[in-house]
Amino acid sequence: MIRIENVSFSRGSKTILQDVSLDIPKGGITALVGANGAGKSTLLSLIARLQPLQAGQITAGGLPVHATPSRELAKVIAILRQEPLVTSRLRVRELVSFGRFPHGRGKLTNEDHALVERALQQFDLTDLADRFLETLSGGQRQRALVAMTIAQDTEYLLLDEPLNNLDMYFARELMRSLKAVSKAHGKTVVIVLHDVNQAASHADRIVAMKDGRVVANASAREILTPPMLFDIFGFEMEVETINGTPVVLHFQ
Ligand SMILES: Nc1ncnc2c1ncn2[C@@H]1O[C@H](COP(=O)(O)OP(=O)(O)OP(=O)(O)O)[C@@H](O)[C@H]1O
Repeated sequence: MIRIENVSFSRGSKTILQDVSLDIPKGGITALVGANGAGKSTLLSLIARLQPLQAGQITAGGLPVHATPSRELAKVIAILRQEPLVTSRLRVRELVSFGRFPHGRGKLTNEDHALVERALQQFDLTDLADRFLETLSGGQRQRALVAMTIAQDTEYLLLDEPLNNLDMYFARELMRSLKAVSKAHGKTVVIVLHDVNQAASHADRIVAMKDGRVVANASAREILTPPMLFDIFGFEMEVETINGTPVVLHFQ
């Protein structure tokens, strides 16, 4: 479980997170949703200790993340940021291998190589494995980054808008792969999604944020209702239910 207790965060005079307390249960997929600037990425980056905690406490599986050495933390939590800086003069297989570095200090074992190949296969990257990142399309590069994160084989997987740039097929495949990985290995996936319908179809629970606070934490059926959506996003949407799953209509 990830336990977030009374976390506040500000930059200068601007409050970005206000007294956030949230338990994310072990296993399954938790989707973080909310308008631009709601604080989703900031919360994710604090869980992965990419920035110092200013107030409150965060633990992952009982481990206090802000007091755990980076190398140890990297074996427990993997994060894919929204716009990671990676050099383009890197081949896909090299990038995915980076996911194994926290485990072997750069020296890859046979098991590491096998995990890299599995991640390449899982994201349909085998044919692209020897290509430089700069020669890939945006979606192919995004898949390589997700594969690197999965190859880290951590108990907690944090993904910030990983569906960016993915076409419908690969967006669905990624969500299905995350579900499969979570189910087969008991991994806990926390994923920032802008498409609430992806959240409804694939997430086990949804956490909605607004203005630096958590405003809802429940199942898709409870959160994806017109009044709740209005409260979270500030405009009216219709919701239909298809095969038991809410589908949000937000185009008109
Ligand atoms: N480095 C920074 N310097 C100043 N303000 C920042 C910085 N990073 C984030 N913020 C501000 O913090 C607030 C929350 O940003 P954050 O990226 O966490 O939101 P978000 O919910 O992930 O948004 P989005 O959906 O647009 O990615 C925003 O108002 C943003 O402008």
